Amino acid sequence: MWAPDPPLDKRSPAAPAPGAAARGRPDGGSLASVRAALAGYAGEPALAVLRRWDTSPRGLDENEAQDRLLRFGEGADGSARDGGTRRPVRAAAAPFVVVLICLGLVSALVGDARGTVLICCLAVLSGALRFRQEARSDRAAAALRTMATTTATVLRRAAPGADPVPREVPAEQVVPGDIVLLGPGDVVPADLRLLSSSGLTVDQSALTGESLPAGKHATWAEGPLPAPPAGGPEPDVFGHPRLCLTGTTVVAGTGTAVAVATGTATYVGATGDLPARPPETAFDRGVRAVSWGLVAAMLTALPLVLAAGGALRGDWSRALPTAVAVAVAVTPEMLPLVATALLVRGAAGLSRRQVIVKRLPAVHNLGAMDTLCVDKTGTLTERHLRPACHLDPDGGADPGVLRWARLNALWSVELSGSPDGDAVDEALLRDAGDLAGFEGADVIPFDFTRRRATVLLRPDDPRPRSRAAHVLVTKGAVEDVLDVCVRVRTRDGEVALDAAERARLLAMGDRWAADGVRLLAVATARRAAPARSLSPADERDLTLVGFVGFRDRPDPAAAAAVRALARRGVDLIMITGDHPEVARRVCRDAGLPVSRVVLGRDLAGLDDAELARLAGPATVFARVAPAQKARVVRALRRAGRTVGYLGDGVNDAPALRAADVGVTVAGAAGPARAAADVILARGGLGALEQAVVAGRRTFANTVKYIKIALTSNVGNVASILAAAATLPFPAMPPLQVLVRNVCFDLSQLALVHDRVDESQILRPRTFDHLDLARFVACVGPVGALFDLAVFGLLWRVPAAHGPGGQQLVHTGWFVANLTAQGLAMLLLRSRGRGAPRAAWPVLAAAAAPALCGLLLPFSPLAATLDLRPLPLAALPPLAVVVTGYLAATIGVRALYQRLFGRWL
Ligand SMILES: Nc1ncnc2c1ncn2[C@@H]1O[C@H](COP(=O)(O)OP(=O)(O)OP(=O)(O)O)[C@@H](O)[C@H]1O
Repeated sequence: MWAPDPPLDKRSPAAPAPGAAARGRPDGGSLASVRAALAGYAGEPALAVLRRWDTSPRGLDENEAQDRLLRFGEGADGSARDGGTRRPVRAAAAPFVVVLICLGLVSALVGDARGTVLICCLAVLSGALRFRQEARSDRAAAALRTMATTTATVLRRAAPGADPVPREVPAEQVVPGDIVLLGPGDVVPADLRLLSSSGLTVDQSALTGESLPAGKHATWAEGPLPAPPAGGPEPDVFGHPRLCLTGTTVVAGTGTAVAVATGTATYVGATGDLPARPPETAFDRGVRAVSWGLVAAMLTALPLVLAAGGALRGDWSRALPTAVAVAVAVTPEMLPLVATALLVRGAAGLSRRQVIVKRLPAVHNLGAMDTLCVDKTGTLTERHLRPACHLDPDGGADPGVLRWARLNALWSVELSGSPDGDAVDEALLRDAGDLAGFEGADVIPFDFTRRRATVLLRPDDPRPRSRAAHVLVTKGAVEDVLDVCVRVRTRDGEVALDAAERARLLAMGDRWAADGVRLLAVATARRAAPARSLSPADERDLTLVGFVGFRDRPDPAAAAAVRALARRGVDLIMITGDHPEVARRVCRDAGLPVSRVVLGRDLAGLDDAELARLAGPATVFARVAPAQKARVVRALRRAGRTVGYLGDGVNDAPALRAADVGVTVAGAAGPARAAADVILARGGLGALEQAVVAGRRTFANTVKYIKIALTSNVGNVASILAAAATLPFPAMPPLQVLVRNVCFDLSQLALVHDRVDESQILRPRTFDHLDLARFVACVGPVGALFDLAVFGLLWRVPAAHGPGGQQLVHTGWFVANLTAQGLAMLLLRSRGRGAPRAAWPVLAAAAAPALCGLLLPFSPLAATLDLRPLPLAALPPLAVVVTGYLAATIGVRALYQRLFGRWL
């Protein structure tokens, strides 16, 4: 059917494509030109497209593929590009680096040269630390990703003259001109022009938001093709049946296609929206909102303080440093750094427990997850199907049916070339014995929408006459096989499949299902030797010959894990493609309550709101297609839930991608591993419960840090303002405020090691702005009062009125503030009695700021920071104030808990 290979001209670059943008150039092209190029490929005959790319249906040879990889660069995964060029820009554009740069400018304007230099150093340090931290976490994530890379199957030849073989390669190594083989669950690795297909359906929702999957086909014989665009409206590249675009997912069917664009030259590459970029989590949004909120506060405070001090009191020389000090005080410079460090530690802790986190923010999402959708096999059951029965249509044992089913399994696996073993076929082929007598001629592979697999068998018989008598064998879900049958082979001979017979057979399937046995129907038909390849339309006029049944043992650990997750406030919902009664039975065995079973066919009439209302904790979705699984997940997310999805099959890939956090297991099918954010290398639901706890612990420590840092900063702002209004000299030099912040924040990094109160990990939590504002508003003023007490006390020290008196007051505040805030961290970090003790790094970190405060006035930096050693007489009153502050903090903590019923 194909023309012979066109000669491969190694000297010429890739032949001209219909539009420059689609040539796979690493620098990509404009969206309009990419669209036009794709429309051009769709409109051209297949052979012309192949010629353009100097390729053939037999694929590229390995050398040529390597050349093209060098020429066009890696595709699919945008992370490498992002890391190389955008990371430094991102690090420099972080809100707090911007703030520091602004502060440096203001300091320079005030004429504070030392301050300007230090602030600039800090800006560089903060940016560099963030850059390093991001580089480290990106490397860690990349290392984890390699354990679960997205792969694609391409046809490649070892040498130009060799036979093509299907080869699995990392998706980013697909090059223009590669012949890509598509199967259920595959993520499309490049922009593809289809050459042939069989029942191919693609989920494009990740790019278009369209929840219904789109049918794709290459030729008129398979379905109507749109007329070529006539220069009018922009071509609809998603809607075109011949195009499969990068980042979409194959839901059903198979296809062969040629890659016409990779990487930034693809459609999503041109939109700058490569699907590798994960969506922002609720936590990211929270931290970003806080960061920019503080930047806004700083930018507001600066002119206000200036106006108040300068215009009202006419003292501009004091107003400026005060304004700068306020701006510095309000800024938690290390927030992004500590937040990332906490995530990295969370992910590292999980990897020690054999939980691999591919995307750092998934750690928080694990903790925030309040709804977990699970499939059935391999999650609540062991994923080890055992044959339970083989029956004729009357219900009697029949080994002949088992043999047909095994022949179907054998040739489905052999001919479809799918790398992911199917549990049903695996079970059938275990101890299958001799299956001689037939040879596979063609296949329509199993897909989760038809729920059938069909093979065409050729008798392994040398006599020429019998060569014509092929047998079509179909196996699949009972109702879906009955849909294509017209007769039933009973003990009394063949009878027509009428409504009564169909009801009897379905009832038989239900009875076995209620007992936990998944029944598959087997049907056959005699066919003449085919003149063309099989298509789903050939699945008709079959005769039902019986059933094969399988049992899947419940996972013994599942029931305990279900209970543990329920205790932790996670609602479980089962979404399966299996029979409703089998699903109900498995739920019962796992202790999962079932109040209603919703069938896939009933979902079509529901809008998202109705669907989300229906998807309560005791709901089971059965007989759902892969795209419907993803739809349920999306509807739940739209209803405000944080949704996890745990599944291991190729059909779970769209739902894994749609969830806030997609979780799979080590033995899962490749596409599921590629789509998931988290891989449980050992254990199933039980390991997930542990991961949820770890996620919540990380979240709790991050929130703890944010609360403590903001409380301390807001307290300092209040005290600077109050002191400015009452003291006859500037309250605190901006430089000292900055150094104080950095010392304190660095010590807070120890919180990554802190123990967490059980009450904080009992329920799912998300970022709560109101709670944060309330906490800061109630606890911050305690610090401000303490600072004022320090100023008052030091003002009474006679030395303060002599030369260097201001320096003494400033040093006293600096030392006392660092000591008090360091120790107060031990009080703020827990709700008090009954809470777990601080881990030793936290204890050490609590003492560190005090030590810094005491030692810096004796260090060579003292002059730069305007600090001087305190007289001994100043220490006892400071100790009294610090003790008083700690006592006040304990009091406020108790009162706060009584009033609001919570602490952190
Ligand atoms: N290899 C196969 N050949 C034919 N039919 C199959 C095959 N595998 C599964 N089926 C049919 O398709 C139906 C749906 O498949 P399956 O139960 O695996 O869906 P699922 O959503 O992956 O289920 P689970 O929730 O258990 O993971 C099955 O009930 C069975 O009837």
